[in-house]
Amino acid sequence: MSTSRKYLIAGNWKMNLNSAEGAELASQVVSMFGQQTDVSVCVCPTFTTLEAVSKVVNESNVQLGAQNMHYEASGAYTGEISAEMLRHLYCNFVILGHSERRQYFGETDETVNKKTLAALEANLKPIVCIGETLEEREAGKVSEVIKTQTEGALSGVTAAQAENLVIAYEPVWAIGTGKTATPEMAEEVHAEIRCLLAGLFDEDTAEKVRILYGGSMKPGNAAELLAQKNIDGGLIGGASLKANDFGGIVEAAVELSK
Ligand SMILES: O=C[C@H](O)COP(=O)(O)O
Repeated sequence: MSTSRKYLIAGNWKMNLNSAEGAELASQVVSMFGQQTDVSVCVCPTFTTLEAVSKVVNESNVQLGAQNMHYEASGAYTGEISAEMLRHLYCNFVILGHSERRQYFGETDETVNKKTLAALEANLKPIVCIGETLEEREAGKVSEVIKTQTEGALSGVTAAQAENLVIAYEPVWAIGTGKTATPEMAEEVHAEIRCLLAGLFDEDTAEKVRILYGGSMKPGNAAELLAQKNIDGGLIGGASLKANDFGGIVEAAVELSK
Protein backbone atom coordinates (compact mmCIF):
# COMPACT_ATOMS: atom_id res chain seq x y z
CA MET A 1 0.00 0.00 0.00
CA SER A 2 1.41 3.34 -0.95
CA THR A 3 -0.02 5.37 1.94
CA SER A 4 -0.23 5.10 5.71
CA ARG A 5 -3.72 3.62 5.54
CA LYS A 6 -3.85 0.48 7.65
CA TYR A 7 -5.64 -2.48 6.07
CA LEU A 8 -9.01 -3.36 7.59
CA ILE A 9 -10.25 -6.92 7.24
CA ALA A 10 -13.86 -7.15 8.39
CA GLY A 11 -15.88 -10.35 8.59
CA ASN A 12 -19.58 -9.95 7.85
CA TRP A 13 -21.12 -13.08 9.38
CA LYS A 14 -24.55 -12.17 7.93
CA MET A 15 -27.43 -14.26 9.39
CA ASN A 16 -25.20 -17.09 10.61
CA LEU A 17 -23.98 -18.40 13.99
CA ASN A 18 -25.86 -18.31 17.30
CA SER A 19 -24.16 -16.78 20.33
CA ALA A 20 -22.32 -19.97 21.32
CA GLU A 21 -21.08 -20.59 17.78
CA GLY A 22 -20.15 -16.94 17.34
CA ALA A 23 -18.23 -16.86 20.62
CA GLU A 24 -16.31 -19.97 19.51
CA LEU A 25 -15.38 -18.46 16.13
CA ALA A 26 -14.45 -15.17 17.80
CA SER A 27 -12.16 -17.05 20.24
CA GLN A 28 -10.36 -18.59 17.28
CA VAL A 29 -9.96 -15.19 15.64
CA VAL A 30 -8.68 -13.70 18.91
CA SER A 31 -6.19 -16.53 19.35
CA MET A 32 -4.80 -15.79 15.88
CA PHE A 33 -5.02 -11.99 15.78
CA GLY A 34 -5.74 -10.74 19.29
CA GLN A 35 -2.35 -9.03 19.39
CA GLN A 36 -2.33 -7.89 15.76
CA THR A 37 -1.39 -4.25 15.33
CA ASP A 38 -0.33 -3.95 11.67
CA VAL A 39 -3.78 -4.76 10.32
CA SER A 40 -7.21 -3.88 11.78
CA VAL A 41 -9.37 -6.97 12.22
CA CYS A 42 -13.09 -6.78 12.86
CA VAL A 43 -15.93 -9.29 13.16
CA CYS A 44 -19.58 -8.38 12.56
CA PRO A 45 -21.99 -10.90 14.09
CA THR A 46 -25.79 -10.78 14.20
CA PHE A 47 -27.40 -8.54 16.83
CA THR A 48 -28.17 -11.52 19.09
CA THR A 49 -24.54 -12.68 18.99
CA LEU A 50 -22.95 -9.26 19.52
CA GLU A 51 -22.87 -9.38 23.31
CA ALA A 52 -21.30 -12.86 23.51
CA VAL A 53 -18.66 -11.90 20.93
CA SER A 54 -18.07 -8.56 22.63
CA LYS A 55 -17.03 -10.41 25.80
CA VAL A 56 -14.63 -12.60 23.81
CA VAL A 57 -12.90 -9.82 21.86
CA ASN A 58 -12.82 -7.47 24.86
CA GLU A 59 -9.23 -6.55 25.70
CA SER A 60 -7.91 -7.91 22.40
CA ASN A 61 -7.17 -5.98 19.22
CA VAL A 62 -10.02 -7.69 17.39
CA GLN A 63 -12.78 -5.14 16.95
CA LEU A 64 -16.52 -5.54 16.85
CA GLY A 65 -19.03 -4.36 14.27
CA ALA A 66 -22.76 -4.66 13.70
CA GLN A 67 -24.50 -5.33 10.40
CA ASN A 68 -27.12 -2.57 10.53
CA MET A 69 -28.71 0.00 12.84
CA HIS A 70 -31.57 2.52 12.91
CA TYR A 71 -30.89 6.23 12.45
CA GLU A 72 -33.05 7.37 15.37
CA ALA A 73 -31.63 7.34 18.90
CA SER A 74 -34.66 5.64 20.47
CA GLY A 75 -38.42 5.40 20.20
CA ALA A 76 -41.28 3.40 18.74
CA TYR A 77 -39.34 1.48 16.06
CA THR A 78 -40.19 -2.15 16.77
CA GLY A 79 -37.40 -4.53 15.90
CA GLU A 80 -34.74 -1.85 15.48
CA ILE A 81 -31.44 -1.12 17.23
CA SER A 82 -29.83 2.28 17.79
CA ALA A 83 -26.22 3.42 17.43
CA GLU A 84 -26.00 4.01 21.17
CA MET A 85 -27.11 0.42 21.87
CA LEU A 86 -24.27 -0.79 19.67
CA ARG A 87 -21.76 1.48 21.42
CA HIS A 88 -22.97 0.07 24.73
CA LEU A 89 -21.77 -3.36 23.53
CA TYR A 90 -18.42 -1.82 22.52
CA CYS A 91 -19.03 -1.90 18.77
CA ASN A 92 -16.56 0.19 16.79
CA PHE A 93 -18.02 -0.37 13.33
CA VAL A 94 -21.41 -0.75 11.69
CA ILE A 95 -22.06 -2.01 8.18
CA LEU A 96 -24.58 0.21 6.41
CA GLY A 97 -26.38 -0.14 3.08
CA HIS A 98 -25.22 -3.66 2.32
CA SER A 99 -26.69 -4.71 -1.03
CA GLU A 100 -28.70 -7.44 0.72
CA ARG A 101 -30.38 -4.76 2.81
CA ARG A 102 -30.96 -2.61 -0.28
CA GLN A 103 -32.36 -5.62 -2.19
CA TYR A 104 -34.49 -7.31 0.50
CA PHE A 105 -35.25 -4.66 3.12
CA GLY A 106 -35.91 -1.48 1.18
CA GLU A 107 -32.69 0.31 2.16
CA THR A 108 -32.23 3.44 0.02
CA ASP A 109 -29.47 6.01 -0.41
CA GLU A 110 -31.58 8.29 1.78
CA THR A 111 -31.82 5.84 4.71
CA VAL A 112 -28.15 4.92 4.31
CA ASN A 113 -27.35 8.63 4.55
CA LYS A 114 -29.40 9.09 7.74
CA LYS A 115 -27.76 6.04 9.28
CA THR A 116 -24.27 7.18 8.26
CA LEU A 117 -24.79 10.57 9.91
CA ALA A 118 -26.22 8.95 13.07
CA ALA A 119 -23.37 6.43 13.27
CA LEU A 120 -20.69 9.11 12.94
CA GLU A 121 -22.46 11.23 15.53
CA ALA A 122 -22.35 8.27 17.94
CA ASN A 123 -18.64 7.59 17.28
CA LEU A 124 -19.32 4.43 15.32
CA LYS A 125 -17.32 3.94 12.14
CA PRO A 126 -19.75 3.26 9.30
CA ILE A 127 -18.75 0.74 6.63
CA VAL A 128 -20.90 2.11 3.83
CA CYS A 129 -21.51 -0.47 1.09
CA ILE A 130 -21.92 0.48 -2.54
CA GLY A 131 -21.80 -1.51 -5.75
CA GLU A 132 -23.47 -2.21 -9.06
CA THR A 133 -25.60 -5.13 -10.18
CA LEU A 134 -24.65 -7.26 -13.17
CA GLU A 135 -27.31 -5.52 -15.30
CA GLU A 136 -25.90 -2.12 -14.37
CA ARG A 137 -22.36 -3.25 -15.23
CA GLU A 138 -23.46 -4.68 -18.55
CA ALA A 139 -25.31 -1.44 -19.34
CA GLY A 140 -22.12 0.57 -18.72
CA LYS A 141 -23.54 2.27 -15.64
CA VAL A 142 -20.88 1.41 -13.04
CA SER A 143 -19.57 4.97 -12.64
CA GLU A 144 -23.07 6.43 -12.48
CA VAL A 145 -24.20 3.94 -9.79
CA ILE A 146 -21.06 4.43 -7.72
CA LYS A 147 -21.38 8.22 -7.89
CA THR A 148 -25.08 8.22 -6.96
CA GLN A 149 -24.62 5.81 -4.07
CA THR A 150 -21.48 7.50 -2.70
CA GLU A 151 -22.85 11.02 -2.89
CA GLY A 152 -26.23 9.88 -1.59
CA ALA A 153 -24.76 8.10 1.43
CA LEU A 154 -22.36 10.90 2.33
CA SER A 155 -24.56 13.97 2.01
CA GLY A 156 -23.91 16.26 4.99
CA VAL A 157 -20.83 14.36 6.22
CA THR A 158 -17.99 16.75 7.09
CA ALA A 159 -14.32 16.21 6.18
CA ALA A 160 -13.48 15.76 9.87
CA GLN A 161 -16.15 13.05 10.21
CA ALA A 162 -15.06 11.38 6.98
CA GLU A 163 -11.77 10.34 8.55
CA ASN A 164 -13.80 7.72 10.45
CA LEU A 165 -15.58 6.54 7.37
CA VAL A 166 -15.04 3.24 5.57
CA ILE A 167 -16.44 2.52 2.11
CA ALA A 168 -16.92 -1.05 0.89
CA TYR A 169 -17.12 -1.56 -2.85
CA GLU A 170 -19.09 -4.75 -3.36
CA PRO A 171 -20.12 -5.55 -6.92
CA VAL A 172 -23.46 -7.28 -6.31
CA TRP A 173 -22.72 -9.95 -8.93
CA ALA A 174 -19.62 -11.01 -6.99
CA ILE A 175 -21.30 -11.47 -3.60
CA GLY A 176 -21.55 -15.10 -2.55
CA THR A 177 -21.25 -16.23 -6.17
CA GLY A 178 -17.60 -17.26 -6.30
CA LYS A 179 -17.16 -14.67 -9.09
CA THR A 180 -14.59 -12.11 -8.00
CA ALA A 181 -13.87 -8.84 -9.75
CA THR A 182 -10.37 -9.02 -11.20
CA PRO A 183 -7.88 -6.89 -9.26
CA GLU A 184 -7.81 -4.47 -12.20
CA MET A 185 -11.60 -4.16 -12.36
CA ALA A 186 -11.80 -3.59 -8.62
CA GLU A 187 -8.92 -1.09 -8.62
CA GLU A 188 -10.53 0.93 -11.40
CA VAL A 189 -13.68 1.43 -9.32
CA HIS A 190 -11.75 2.01 -6.07
CA ALA A 191 -9.74 4.76 -7.79
CA GLU A 192 -13.00 6.33 -8.96
CA ILE A 193 -14.36 6.23 -5.42
CA ARG A 194 -11.18 7.90 -4.14
CA CYS A 195 -11.68 10.69 -6.72
CA LEU A 196 -15.31 11.11 -5.68
CA LEU A 197 -14.21 11.42 -2.04
CA ALA A 198 -11.61 14.03 -2.99
CA GLY A 199 -14.36 15.99 -4.74
CA LEU A 200 -16.74 15.71 -1.79
CA PHE A 201 -14.09 16.53 0.82
CA ASP A 202 -10.46 17.15 -0.16
CA GLU A 203 -7.51 15.02 -1.29
CA ASP A 204 -6.02 14.57 2.19
CA THR A 205 -9.30 13.35 3.59
CA ALA A 206 -9.89 11.07 0.61
CA GLU A 207 -6.48 9.49 1.25
CA LYS A 208 -7.47 8.69 4.82
CA VAL A 209 -10.74 6.89 4.01
CA ARG A 210 -10.35 3.13 3.80
CA ILE A 211 -11.99 1.60 0.75
CA LEU A 212 -12.61 -2.13 1.15
CA TYR A 213 -13.35 -4.66 -1.55
CA GLY A 214 -16.10 -7.24 -0.95
CA GLY A 215 -17.31 -10.10 -3.11
CA SER A 216 -15.98 -13.66 -2.91
CA MET A 217 -12.66 -12.61 -1.36
CA LYS A 218 -10.77 -15.71 -0.19
CA PRO A 219 -7.25 -16.62 0.93
CA GLY A 220 -6.45 -17.57 -2.68
CA ASN A 221 -7.30 -14.19 -4.23
CA ALA A 222 -6.85 -11.80 -1.30
CA ALA A 223 -3.18 -10.93 -1.86
CA GLU A 224 -3.61 -9.77 -5.45
CA LEU A 225 -6.71 -7.74 -4.62
CA LEU A 226 -5.14 -6.17 -1.52
CA ALA A 227 -1.97 -5.32 -3.45
CA GLN A 228 -3.92 -2.75 -5.50
CA LYS A 229 -3.14 0.86 -4.69
CA ASN A 230 -6.67 1.85 -3.66
CA ILE A 231 -7.81 -1.39 -2.02
CA ASP A 232 -7.41 -0.93 1.72
CA GLY A 233 -8.95 -4.13 2.97
CA GLY A 234 -11.83 -6.52 2.56
CA LEU A 235 -15.40 -7.02 3.69
CA ILE A 236 -15.59 -10.79 3.83
CA GLY A 237 -18.80 -12.81 3.83
CA GLY A 238 -18.60 -16.58 3.36
CA ALA A 239 -14.89 -16.90 4.07
CA SER A 240 -15.26 -15.07 7.40
CA LEU A 241 -17.25 -18.00 8.83
CA LYS A 242 -14.20 -20.27 8.87
CA ALA A 243 -11.33 -19.18 11.10
CA ASN A 244 -8.68 -20.54 8.76
CA ASP A 245 -10.08 -18.87 5.66
CA PHE A 246 -10.58 -15.55 7.43
CA GLY A 247 -7.12 -15.96 8.94
CA GLY A 248 -5.61 -16.56 5.50
CA ILE A 249 -7.02 -13.25 4.27
CA VAL A 250 -5.77 -11.36 7.33
CA GLU A 251 -2.34 -12.99 6.85
CA ALA A 252 -2.25 -11.74 3.25
CA ALA A 253 -2.88 -8.21 4.52
CA VAL A 254 -0.22 -8.61 7.23
CA GLU A 255 2.34 -9.72 4.61
CA LEU A 256 1.54 -6.73 2.40
CA SER A 257 1.87 -4.38 5.36
CA LYS A 258 5.52 -5.35 5.95
O1 LIG B 1 -20.34 -8.33 3.20
C1 LIG B 1 -19.74 -9.18 2.54
C2 LIG B 1 -20.01 -9.38 1.16
O2 LIG B 1 -21.37 -9.44 0.89
C3 LIG B 1 -19.22 -10.45 0.48
O3 LIG B 1 -19.76 -11.73 0.69
P1 LIG B 1 -18.97 -12.98 0.12
O4 LIG B 1 -17.57 -12.87 0.63
O5 LIG B 1 -19.69 -14.18 0.69
O6 LIG B 1 -19.04 -12.92 -1.36
